[in-house]
Amino acid sequence: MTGLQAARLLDVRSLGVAAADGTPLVHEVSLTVEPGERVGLIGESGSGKSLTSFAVTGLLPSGLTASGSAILDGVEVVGARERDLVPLRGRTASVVFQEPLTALDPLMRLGKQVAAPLKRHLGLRGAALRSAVIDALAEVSLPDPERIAKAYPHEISGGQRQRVAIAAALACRPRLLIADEPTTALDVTVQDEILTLLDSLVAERGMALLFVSHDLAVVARMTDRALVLRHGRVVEAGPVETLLSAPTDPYTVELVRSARALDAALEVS
Ligand SMILES: Nc1ncnc2c1ncn2[C@@H]1O[C@H](COP(=O)(O)OP(=O)(O)OP(=O)(O)O)[C@@H](O)[C@H]1O
Repeated sequence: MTGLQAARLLDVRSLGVAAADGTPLVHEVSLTVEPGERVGLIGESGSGKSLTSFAVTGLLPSGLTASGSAILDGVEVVGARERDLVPLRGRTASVVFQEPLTALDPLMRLGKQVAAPLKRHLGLRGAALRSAVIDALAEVSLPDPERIAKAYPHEISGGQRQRVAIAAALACRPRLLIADEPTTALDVTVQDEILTLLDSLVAERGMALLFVSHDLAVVARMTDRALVLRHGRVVEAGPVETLLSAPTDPYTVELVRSARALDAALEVS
């Protein structure tokens, strides 16, 4: 392995994902994320964004198979045994999903859910665990963390639930955050607050970010470099500024055109 590869937090080469019947869903995706770097994955619904982000953390739904290579902090994820991936999740890389209820157990108090990774990875117990949970909830700017810790998911708002899911994902200070459409299920004002929160947490902690979204404006706000996926393939990649100012692939051209049209419509209204 060269020095450059060793320094990479995530190094994905020719990643493929196939359905149970062999139908290819993701083809030949290659991407890298360096420590502290922010990379976007953009594409329309069904383009393979989620499957790519699941495959690089070994979280593909059962029945789907990955091929190629995805090296996360030096560990080959494709073909890895589950027990070799458990220590990486939450510590090296954490995922925040579109719908916080996917990540949260509806029947468990929120404090317990934030506590789980702190117990598992950092071995915290008792008073140290309780104060780490409250700190984790306070860091995502939740009002009254003591109350939230005792509440169940249905007792707080959707935006607050996403903050708790972010708190749980970041509790063990992972080096890479994978955010898969983290604000798509939220209304626009809450969406903006969550993006601001993610932006500042990523900056403060010097975390790397792989940000997955169908929304070009959001990807442009959150990342410096992006890959455009279509039908499971990368059709274009580069600095976000270049994608916006001089897109070359017809699909990217269309994405930029519709994002600008929306912008213009908003300015008029
Ligand atoms: N478990 C599965 N079995 C078979 N096909 C699947 C499975 N999960 C996803 N797919 C298919 O794989 C393709 C890529 O799906 P993926 O969820 O990665 O898209 P996406 O870009 O994340 O879309 P969205 O933004 O709607 O989540 C789609 O055509 C989808 O129908």
